[in-house]
Amino acid sequence: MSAAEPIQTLPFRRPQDDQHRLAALHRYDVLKEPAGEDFRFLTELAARICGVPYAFITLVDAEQVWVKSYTGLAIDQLPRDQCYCSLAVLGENATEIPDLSADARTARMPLTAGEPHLRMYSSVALSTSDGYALGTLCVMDVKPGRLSAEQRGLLQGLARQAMALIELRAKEKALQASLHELEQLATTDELTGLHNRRSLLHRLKFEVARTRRFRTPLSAVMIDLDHFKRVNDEYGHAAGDLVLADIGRLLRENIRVIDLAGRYGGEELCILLPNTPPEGARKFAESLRAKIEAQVHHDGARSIQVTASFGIASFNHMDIDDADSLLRQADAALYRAKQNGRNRVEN
Ligand SMILES: Nc1nc2c(ncn2[C@@H]2O[C@H](COP(=O)(O)OP(=O)(O)OP(=O)(O)O)[C@@H](O)[C@H]2O)c(=O)[nH]1
Repeated sequence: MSAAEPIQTLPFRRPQDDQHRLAALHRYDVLKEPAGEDFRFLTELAARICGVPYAFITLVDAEQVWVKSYTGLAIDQLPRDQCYCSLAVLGENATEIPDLSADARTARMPLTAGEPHLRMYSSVALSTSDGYALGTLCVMDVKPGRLSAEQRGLLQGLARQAMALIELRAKEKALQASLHELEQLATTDELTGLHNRRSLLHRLKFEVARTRRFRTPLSAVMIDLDHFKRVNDEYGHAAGDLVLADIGRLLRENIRVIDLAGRYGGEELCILLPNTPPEGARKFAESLRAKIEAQVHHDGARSIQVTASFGIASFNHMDIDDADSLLRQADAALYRAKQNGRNRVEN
């Protein structure tokens, strides 16, 4: 081939059910996962068993081939039409090309025609239990040749191990996702999307310990909606729920990532403000009070507006007491806010 002649890539044939195959591949959700030692060990072993310099675990995606693990040649991904493994997922369980330069499909592919001038390719498909080939465990050599029956048998065994590892990773990921979902469910109040009482109290303990350790201030803001009983009585319980949900959203949108907003009880909410002195907490509470007052809740054609009273309590590391007394102080301040006319902040 002259230097000017363009490198020809694989005639891009796809398996007939490539869409389903790709759907199966994406279900495993492991394409961009770091490979890890266990995959590397398998390619290392495959290269040794077959007595060749190169071995790869590949996953054949829509337009590219992801190399999960390599031995001998550092490649992370290749365009699908430049990779021999695109042939290997066409349906055969095992694919062997004894001389890549003598095969019309592969002779002018970059890794055959250019460095490292590969000649032998042998692969076993990584197949799902429902028969989709996601990719391969493959070995390659710069000399033409074939694997022995024994080598092919061992390569099959290693491919099964690679597939088992992929399945294990996918299950681990799914388990992590379920655990995360469960944790969300266990710590979140469904109506407001805020932390539930248990989660709030758990975090409060942690924040109190942190305040002691790092000698930083900690403030708690207790919020109680004013005359909320009237909202329920006048508009109905569902409308009351809608108002609570709106206010939950407002709180979530107005706190910093290190703050925590929780539903302490029915229409009583609480915000923990780590590293925040009383003046800061007061400023924050004032601005939130104004936002709640200005918020219009729409229940069908009806508009509802509510106000809220705020009680603030703060610790600093000098007068640290315990989590319960912080909440008691905030509750007492909230009581004063109610006594002094509602829709106000007290500390
Ligand atoms: N819709 C709805 N209402 C709730 C929920 N939780 C508590 N409430 C209501 O909130 C109201 C609280 O009433 P009260 O404790 O008398 O206080 P208030 O009417 O808000 O009056 P003040 O707090 O004194 O301003 C009750 O009617 C509760 O039923 C809830 O999840 N959804």
